[in-house]
Amino acid sequence: MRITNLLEIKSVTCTKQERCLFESLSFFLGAGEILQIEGPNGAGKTSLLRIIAGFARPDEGEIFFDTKPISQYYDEFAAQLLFIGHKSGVNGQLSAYENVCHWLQVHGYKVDEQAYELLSKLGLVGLEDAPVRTLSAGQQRRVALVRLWLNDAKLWVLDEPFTALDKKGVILLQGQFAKHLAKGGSILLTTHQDLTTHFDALKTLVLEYQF
Ligand SMILES: Nc1ncnc2c1ncn2[C@@H]1O[C@H](COP(=O)(O)OP(=O)(O)OP(=O)(O)O)[C@@H](O)[C@H]1O
Repeated sequence: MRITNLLEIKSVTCTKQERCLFESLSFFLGAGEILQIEGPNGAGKTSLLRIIAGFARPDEGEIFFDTKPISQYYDEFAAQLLFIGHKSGVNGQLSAYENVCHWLQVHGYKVDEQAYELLSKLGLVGLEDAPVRTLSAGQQRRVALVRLWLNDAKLWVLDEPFTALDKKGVILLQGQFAKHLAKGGSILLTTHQDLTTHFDALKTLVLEYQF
């Protein structure tokens, strides 16, 4: 089967605090593919994800989405991007229910019908009314990941999405990844989980720590 390239990272260089994290880095990600970025602490994984998501500019190089440079077509790109980073994007003062209702509204879904269904899918029943900041790390991560269940974005960029999840949570998330890939979506993520046995289309990129 021929894979269409959705994302192209072309000759990207990034320097932080006078240390070159990566230089002239190039790779492709196709529709239905998942790419795992690996490397030691401080190697530059988050920096790379932030450049790919368009939150930071590379020192050199360009990111292309559907063959168009994201620096020039950012709105078009942003409409097809779901980024979940370390700071999960969840409002900790609000409850899980309120956070989910907000995302449902943003994505044009009917709130009442779906909020509890989603919370139940993510194992959050009984916790829906507590402020998210009072939940455990894994429960907070589950709230953040609800967005993967109501988003049609083609490209998911996820910084350590498995952090703090228990075994069931990991399996649930892997299942959602598989559905996204089967629909022709793409995933770029950092994780210390071994995903090799779960995804046929898995690609890996190892960033070495540059001194
Ligand atoms: N905004 C910033 N200003 C200055 N230096 C930064 C900034 N962001 C990252 N760095 C530096 O860039 C290097 C790479 O950081 P980055 O967070 O990309 O690494 P990482 O591979 O994701 O690490 P980890 O596995 O610990 O999450 C680190 O040395 C960090 O101090």
